[in-house]
Amino acid sequence: MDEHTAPGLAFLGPPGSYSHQCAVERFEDSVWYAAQSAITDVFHAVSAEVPFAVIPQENSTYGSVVDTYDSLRSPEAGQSVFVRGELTLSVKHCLVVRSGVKLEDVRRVMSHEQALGQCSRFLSEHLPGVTRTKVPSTSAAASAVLCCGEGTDEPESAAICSAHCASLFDGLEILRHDIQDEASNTTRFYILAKSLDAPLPGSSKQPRRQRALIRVGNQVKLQREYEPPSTSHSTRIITSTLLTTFGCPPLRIDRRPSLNDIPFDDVYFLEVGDLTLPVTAATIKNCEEEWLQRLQNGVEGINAAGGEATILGVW
Ligand SMILES: O=C(O)C(=O)C[C@]1(C(=O)O)C=C[C@@H](O)C=C1
Repeated sequence: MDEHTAPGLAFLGPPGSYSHQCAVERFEDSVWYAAQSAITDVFHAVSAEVPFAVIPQENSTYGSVVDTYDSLRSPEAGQSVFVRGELTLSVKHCLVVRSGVKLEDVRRVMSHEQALGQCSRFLSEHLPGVTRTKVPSTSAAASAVLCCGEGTDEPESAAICSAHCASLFDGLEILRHDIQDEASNTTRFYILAKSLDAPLPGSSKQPRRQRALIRVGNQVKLQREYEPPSTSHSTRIITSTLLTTFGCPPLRIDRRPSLNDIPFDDVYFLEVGDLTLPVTAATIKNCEEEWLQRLQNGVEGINAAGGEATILGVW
């Protein structure tokens, strides 16, 4: 699909990254794909021209994707960029080199920091002492490997990426398959959109609106002296009210330093969801409305208690 006939979708490029693979599996040719060079750029690419994006949120082995939570801290999150869905992808990594290069020749391994983390056992056992270099994506690593080694100023390098990614570049060879530490290695992605209720292209199946992502921090006007983290204001709000505010326990909680320039002041990201909502067509609408009202009430309750809560997404 081209830019004139379909909406754009931003992803972490170049093509061949896991983000790209995951987006293509879900959206096929219902969108045109806008490659970005960093996760924060993917987030900020969401606009009238590119109304959708896919960003990695968490990996089952290595945990939260820091750049994604850093983007979710920004003022655009919950104002002009919203989480509108989730996707999961089974992630099987390969060790990839220029054709003909042997394992013992490799002096450096390049990949996205998540992929390096997900393969740390393999790297310690098979490439001990070899430099691990973070690059913006697994596909950027695959492409960079071609410019390393003999005849260049760069040490002989390997990349960690998918087998599909390796097949997209001429001159690459897979040295090892399945090098991830856990066989079940899976990454969860968020689908981003320009509004809380934007219909998603590519499938008649729309998100059920059973889950929400809420960011909770301190009101900026509560600027104050440094307090030890255990008693900071947002920590108190979290522990005293938040766990019950939405009428159901959070499904997950993540935390990043706030942008308030107060040491150890944090923002929390709560995924809440009522997975018990009935699914019959007749009841769906009422339940969704009641659930959205509960979310709104919860947010207002937190704000009244001195916090600053924003709904970042519903799906
Ligand atoms: O580098 C890529 O291929 C990405 O799409 C990024 C990313 C991530 O940030 O977690 C996505 C899936 C894998 O967990 C490894 C890397």
